[in-house]
Amino acid sequence: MEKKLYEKQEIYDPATIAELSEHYAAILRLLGEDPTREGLLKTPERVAKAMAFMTKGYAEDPRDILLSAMFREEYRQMVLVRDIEVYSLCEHHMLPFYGKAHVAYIPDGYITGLSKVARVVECFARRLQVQERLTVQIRDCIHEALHPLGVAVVIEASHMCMQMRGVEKQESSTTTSAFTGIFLRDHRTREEFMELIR
Ligand SMILES: Nc1nc2c(ncn2[C@@H]2O[C@H](COP(=O)(O)OP(=O)(O)OP(=O)(O)O)[C@@H](O)[C@H]2O)c(=O)[nH]1
Ligand SMILES: [Zn+2]
Repeated sequence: MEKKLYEKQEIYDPATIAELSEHYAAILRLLGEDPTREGLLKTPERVAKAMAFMTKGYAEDPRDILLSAMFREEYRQMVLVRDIEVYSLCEHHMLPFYGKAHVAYIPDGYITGLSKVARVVECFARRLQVQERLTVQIRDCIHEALHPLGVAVVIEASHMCMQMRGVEKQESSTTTSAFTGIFLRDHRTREEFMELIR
């Protein structure tokens, strides 16, 4: 069966995994470990595959994801997909930040498959990111693909680089938001969205 456009790239390109594995073996040595001891024998390859998975978003085109399931529909009310789990890596430390994304749009003739909204979040999250850019990229992608009356994105996340190291604030979390169209112009629409995600 023909693979969908956005699934066309392989995550585990063998040559890339082999090269990454060599580098991770070197990193283990530099960290004072012995990469030839039994417990670590397969670790460089495991880490290489884990990193390939956690950055798989580079190989996908988020617009294709939305356009692959776009339907004409006269519904012109809010569509909200809330509590989408987000697992990303901060581009400064390559440590995880994770939390929830809430994504809403008000269609203007076209809707998309609900799972595609979550797939777009996943596609941008699975890259090296800052939370602000992740928020804006999701918003802009939906806006440009569907030309809706408005898009709203809120992300709430905890950053491991602020918890496990650095400033070590275990309870801190960060909220970012981005809006277009009617969510910017009309405070009642924005408040309805904020109320729905509370
Ligand atoms: N704005 C923003 N900052 C982030 C994000 N993820 C991590 N950071 C921050 O990136 C900054 C990098 O600052 P630097 O001073 O260059 O790095 P650092 O010395 O490791 O900083 P500390 O984390 O304060 O120890 C830190 O303040 C992090 O908290 C993010 O998604 N958005
Ligand atoms: Zn960081």
